[in-house]
Amino acid sequence: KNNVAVYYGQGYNQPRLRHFCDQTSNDIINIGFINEFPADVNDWPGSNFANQCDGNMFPGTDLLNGCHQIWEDIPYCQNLGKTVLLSIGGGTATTEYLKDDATAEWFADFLWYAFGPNPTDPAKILEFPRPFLTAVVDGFDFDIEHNGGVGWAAMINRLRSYYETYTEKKMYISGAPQCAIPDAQLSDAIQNSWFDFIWVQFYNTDSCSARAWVEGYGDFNFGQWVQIIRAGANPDAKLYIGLPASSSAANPGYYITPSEAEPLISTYMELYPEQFGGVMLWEATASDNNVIDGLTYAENIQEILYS
Ligand SMILES: CNC(=N)NC(=O)NC
Repeated sequence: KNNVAVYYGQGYNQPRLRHFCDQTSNDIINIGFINEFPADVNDWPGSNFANQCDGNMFPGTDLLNGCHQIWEDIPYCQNLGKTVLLSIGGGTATTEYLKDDATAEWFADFLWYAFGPNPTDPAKILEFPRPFLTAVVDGFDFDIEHNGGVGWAAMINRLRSYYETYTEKKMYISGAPQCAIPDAQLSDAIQNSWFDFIWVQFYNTDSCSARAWVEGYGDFNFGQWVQIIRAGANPDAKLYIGLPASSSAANPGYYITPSEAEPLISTYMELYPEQFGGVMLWEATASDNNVIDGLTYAENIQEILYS
C-alpha cells in the first residue's frame, strides 16, 4: 500500500493533531520538532510544536511539557491506524548539532525513555521526563538539515537496539534527506543504520527538484536514491517522493500542482514498484489550506496514489 506521510507541528495556526488523523489521506504523521539537540551526554534536548503547547518547559530546559493536545491525540491517531513518528531537527542550525557518538547515543536513550514505551525501571522513571505522558510514539524521524553526519548512524543503531527489546509493537526509523546526492547529513546513516522510510525532499534544491522534472530540466534523481538505498543497511527501505503541500510551503517555485504531480508519481511508482513507498508532504496545515477541486492537496495526492 502506498502511503501519504505528512509533517505536522509547524503549521501556521494549525489545528490539533487529531484533525489530521480524521483525514483518510494521511497514513503517517511526523510530529515536528525536537529542534534543539543535547550539547553533551546528560544534556536534555529542546522542542517546538508552534501553537500546540502551553509554553511551559521542564525547569531549566527548552523541552516543552504542556503539550496536552498532542499527548491526547497520539493514541487517538494510533487507534485510527495512523503511524505517528516524532521528528528530530527540521529547524535552526545553531541548536541542531551532535558533537560525537557518545552524545548521539545519549540522545537516543533520552528519546527512547522520554517518548518511547513507558519505562518500568524506577531509575529510568526518575531520570527521564514524559513530555507526552503515557503516549508512545511509533518511532523517530530524522529531518536533519544542517551540520553534517556525525552521530546519526550511532544514534539510530542505539534506537534499533531498544526496538529489538520491545515486542509490543513495531517501531520505525525514517529520514528526510535533501535531494542532492550525497546528502551531507544522512548519507552515512543510510549506509550504516536501518531506515524503514526515506522521504527525499524533492524541493528547495533546484537541480534535483520535482519542479525541474515537470519543466524538463535538471536531474530529478529518484532512481539514484533507489540505488543508494539498495546499497544501504536496509536495502528494502521504502522511498517516498517529498513535495511541498502548497505554493508557500517551500522556497518559491518548488510547488507542483496535483496535475503536474500525477505523471511524476505514476512514472516512479511504475518504474520502482518495490521500493516506492508513497509521497511525503511538507506540511499538513499547508495541505489543508490548499484545496483543489474540493480536495486538500493530500487528498489529491492520495487519489493519484490510488489511481
Ligand atoms: C524549511 N524546512 C523544511 N521545509 N523541512 C522539511 O521540509 N522537512 C521535511
